[in-house]
Amino acid sequence: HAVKGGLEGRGGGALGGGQVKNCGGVAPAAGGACASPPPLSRALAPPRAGSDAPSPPVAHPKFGNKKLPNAIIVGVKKGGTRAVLEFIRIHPDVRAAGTETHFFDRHYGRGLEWYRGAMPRTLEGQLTMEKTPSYFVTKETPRRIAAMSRDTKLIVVVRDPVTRAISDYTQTLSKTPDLPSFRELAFRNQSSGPVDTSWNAIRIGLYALHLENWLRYFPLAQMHFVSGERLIADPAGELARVQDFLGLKRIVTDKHFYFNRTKGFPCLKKPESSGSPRCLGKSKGRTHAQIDRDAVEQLRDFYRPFNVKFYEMVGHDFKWD
Ligand SMILES: Nc1ncnc2c1ncn2[C@@H]1O[C@H](COP(=O)(O)OS(=O)(=O)O)[C@@H](OP(=O)(O)O)[C@H]1O
Repeated sequence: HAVKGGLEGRGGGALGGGQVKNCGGVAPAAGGACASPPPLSRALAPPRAGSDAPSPPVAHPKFGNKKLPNAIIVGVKKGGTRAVLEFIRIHPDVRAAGTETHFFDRHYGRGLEWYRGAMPRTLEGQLTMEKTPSYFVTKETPRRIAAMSRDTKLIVVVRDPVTRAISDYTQTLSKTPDLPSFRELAFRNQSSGPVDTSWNAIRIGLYALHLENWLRYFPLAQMHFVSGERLIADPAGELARVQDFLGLKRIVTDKHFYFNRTKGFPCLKKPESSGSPRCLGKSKGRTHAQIDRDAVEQLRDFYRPFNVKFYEMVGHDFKWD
């Protein structure tokens, strides 16, 4: 997932407006008053919205400690993982790594200290988070996360697997214009045969199969499933559930969102302190490639039993039919 403009690709900085709950690792002065730390709002100010230029490096105040994540958004690719991370990190008790670390799938050999180094500094009581959407479908990841900590909370943003596959294809097409057609990739035997489950865009949507692997290492209660569809229709509602799951006070609410009619998606309102309203980058909420109705119907039929199994496993009907 290339780092793009908009809200993506920021350093580990939380959004402005967070409350400093203690002296930020700085010893309180006599009488218990905190020595004044560098102004957080300035040090952690987000880049200006709409700018595609890479954010200038943010000089992080050297207080707080880097910790391994308490919670990880593990998937799914194109589910809405960036939106969940950007929305939850408004919470003053959450700090998140801005870029996908790919530690558990690509860089595991670098060791846990490398991983810790990729995390933002946190103050006492703040949660550390990251998101790497490929984790959900990587066989080794659940075992590796469990080896780090069995207490890690796991968030999975799921979306109708047919729409997800088309979104995934649209992304690849944007980088590889001479890509074969969706139909050619999705079906075997010159497009007339069965669904080709070896194509990643198809395989990722077999949520029930991937989940089985996670349940060998984590109880279901430690996993939270966000509906990618509800996330667009009612971001505050989905974020309320995410905050409950993380044991956080419900601070991110409908007051933080507005529907941007130009983008056609919810965006973040201007924070009280400073800045401008912010939408996700251009690669989020793209117009999808046109796929013929037959192919879509065939895929719907193909995924139906896997979806039903997934609903049973998680105890929630995502209504993808
Ligand atoms: N508020 C808001 N703004 C923009 N986009 C939003 C939002 N909420 C959810 N989404 C959906 O997020 C989809 C991209 O998912 P991911 O961030 O998981 O993609 S990635 O795997 O990191 O590439 C992206 O997929 P596409 O619509 O196919 O581009 C969006 O549908």
